[in-house]
Amino acid sequence: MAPINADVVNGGKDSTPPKTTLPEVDTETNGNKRYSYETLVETANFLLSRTAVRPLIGVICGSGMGSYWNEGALAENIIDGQCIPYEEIPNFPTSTVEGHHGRLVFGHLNDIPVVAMQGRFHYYEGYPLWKCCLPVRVMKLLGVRTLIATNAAGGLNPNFKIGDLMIVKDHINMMGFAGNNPLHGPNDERFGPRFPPMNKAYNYEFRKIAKEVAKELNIQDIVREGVYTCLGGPNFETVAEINMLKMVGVDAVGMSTVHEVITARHCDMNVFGLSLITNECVTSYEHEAEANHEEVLDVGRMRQDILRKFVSKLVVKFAHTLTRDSP
Ligand SMILES: O=P(O)(O)O[C@@H]1C[C@H](O)[C@@H](CO)O1
Ligand SMILES: Nc1nc2[nH]cnc2c(=O)[nH]1
Repeated sequence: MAPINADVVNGGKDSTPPKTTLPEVDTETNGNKRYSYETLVETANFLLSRTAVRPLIGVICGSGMGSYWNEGALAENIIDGQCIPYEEIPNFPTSTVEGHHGRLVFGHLNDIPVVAMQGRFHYYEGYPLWKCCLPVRVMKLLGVRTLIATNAAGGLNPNFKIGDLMIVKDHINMMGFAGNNPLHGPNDERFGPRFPPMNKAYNYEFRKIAKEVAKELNIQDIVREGVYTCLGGPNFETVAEINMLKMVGVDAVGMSTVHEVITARHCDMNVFGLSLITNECVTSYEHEAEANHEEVLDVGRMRQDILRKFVSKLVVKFAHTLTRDSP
């Protein structure tokens, strides 16, 4: 077979390679190539050797939602703050998406030891789902008992407005329907059971607490509750896709979280999910607007103060719930 001529592929215009170097990502999905329990223990031990913080709560920051972990804001909120870039962490992928900083932040938030992922990994970046969720297992090995997973999402529920916060009540694992699941492949019982239940994925007590906290902060008018789904991305949805998702009961759609939550529940972590509604999903062909990532990041910036206050308070309340439940 004749070799492919790049000039022809590019329409004969320009065969110079793009200026930016794309990271080499591992698209290997073969279960046997996954990182073993022992490998992740090595990653966790590396982190424990780099910080004295022993986190109880882990936070995953959604697109554009991590700015309250930046230096200025960090200094106000976090004691003993310590940032470890993903590139320095053995076996960690790297963040390739704008609005995802690419580092772990360790510290004490109102005396509660926390670790925050300022930047997460998405399937559309080329990572298999198990690799997107690797940090969740590492958090578990660090001693994290509760995961707060936040995301930016498009709103389908007609009552939702841009800038609303949706407490995730449940999810629909669309990618799982097609057989793509972070737990696919050999199961290591040291993390969790082969067949984990998922009917209590989003902790009921935490959802109640979050609604109370919303009242305390006087933000109850923008705090909603609903069902989230994740699609593979990176494209936003067609009108027909949005209409289908509405029919099956989805309130917000994004490109993350579901697989992280499955991984967290598999290893018996408590989970709280929060979506920031960054755009209204288009349900008619007459609608002029088109979804875009800039808008998503803008809404994240617009809501950063509220997110900081809300998440900080939730961390404290959830930690106290853990203490109360401890034997
Ligand atoms: O990381 P999250 O789920 O918050 O990011 C959403 C989904 C895409 O990565 C991006 C689209 O703008 O926002
Ligand atoms: N899939 C998806 N992800 C999003 N992230 C932020 N907005 C959206 C959206 O409309 N669709």
